[in-house]
Amino acid sequence: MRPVHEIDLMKKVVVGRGVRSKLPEVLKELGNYKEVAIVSGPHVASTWGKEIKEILEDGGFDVHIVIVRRPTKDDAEAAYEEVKTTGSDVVVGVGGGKAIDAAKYVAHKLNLDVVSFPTAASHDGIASPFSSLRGMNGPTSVKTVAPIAIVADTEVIVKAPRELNLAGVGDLLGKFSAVKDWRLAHKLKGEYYGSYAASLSLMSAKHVLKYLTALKRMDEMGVRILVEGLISSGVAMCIAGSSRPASGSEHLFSHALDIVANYPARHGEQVAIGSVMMLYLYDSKYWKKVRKAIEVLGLPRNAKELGVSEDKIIEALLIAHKIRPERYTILGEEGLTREAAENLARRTGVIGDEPEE
Ligand SMILES: NC(=O)C1=CN([C@@H]2O[C@H](COP(=O)(O)OP(=O)(O)OC[C@H]3O[C@@H](n4cnc5c(N)ncnc54)[C@H](O)[C@@H]3O)[C@@H](O)[C@H]2O)C=CC1
Ligand SMILES: O=C(CO)COP(=O)(O)O
Ligand SMILES: [Zn+2]
Repeated sequence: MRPVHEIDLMKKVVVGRGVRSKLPEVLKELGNYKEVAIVSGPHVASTWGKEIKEILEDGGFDVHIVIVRRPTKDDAEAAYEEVKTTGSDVVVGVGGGKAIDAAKYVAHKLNLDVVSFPTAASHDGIASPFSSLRGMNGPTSVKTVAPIAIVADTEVIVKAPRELNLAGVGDLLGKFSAVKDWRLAHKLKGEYYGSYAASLSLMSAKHVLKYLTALKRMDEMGVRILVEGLISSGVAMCIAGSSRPASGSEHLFSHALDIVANYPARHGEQVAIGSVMMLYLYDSKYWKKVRKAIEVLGLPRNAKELGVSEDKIIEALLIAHKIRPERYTILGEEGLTREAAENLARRTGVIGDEPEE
């Protein structure tokens, strides 16, 4: 039990076709805002960003578009300086993970509210109080601020590259192992464990298995199911006050791969493969279910499809336990031996030809 536990949650979630038109109404309901800073990447800023600007201007707001090019602390700092000069009183992140992470960072530094307007559903950062910016905390996320609202327009997200949205599904599949790790750390190390947050996170992963066909189609219905899962996982992180319910050893593997192979694939693609391996270590029936889901969805299944050498997979498995030593996982304090790492990757089909049946 924690003696005091504070939870910051979003106040409003609007999901559906065409809900971008509701942005002015949502902002008016949430605060007495006048000047809006849209934080966005260069590509999205010139498409959806422009349209959102017009919608907000028609709604009576003054709007400034601030561009973030790279997901780095330096670029987020530059965005912060720029937003500061505009005198904006609310920030709207419009884009993929990079834009929303930077928007949350800027809002946190300026003590402003931030609204998340994802144009792609590539991971659960769209709804969480954490930002993952290079040059800040190694490859892991840091606490910034929970979005006050999420406005997810399925008509917009469905047009994002399919691989981006599928990566979001991969991120959700990671919750099977993340929650197991959290429970293990509770039992072995007495770490705080919130069963409600854990259940919510786990539910988002189970949701994926239940709605695999719609997610594979990734039509508007699929996007809606995905967004709801990502929000559920984001809320789990808000409730836990950390990314613990959503990030375990599978995320450590993904972070490690980013270090050894310089961000070779999408976050959720790496996480899903990590989850297959970690669930195998747990001897859980879910390792095969997650592997099957990956195959059905068309997510990368192995080193080759991730675009990394087999050596990098082993290297990542060998250093994963060192990335966040304060968070105990199935990888233990000492990590895996090289032999164990090779066996694990081979038996799950991440390296070599055939996985174990
Ligand atoms: N805060 C968190 O908890 C987490 C944050 N991250 C961070 O998120 C970032 C990755 O996010 P992603 O969304 O994968 O990448 P991203 O934000 O870089 O976007 C990828 C590309 O998709 C394009 N795009 C986005 N929406 C589009 C649309 N509707 N139509 C056409 N193109 C569109 C963007 O222009 C961009 O070029 C990384 O910086 C990573 O570190 C990753 C995991 C968790
Ligand atoms: O990606 C995340 C949750 O899905 C955040 O995890 P980290 O805190 O490990 O960066
Ligand atoms: Zn993740």
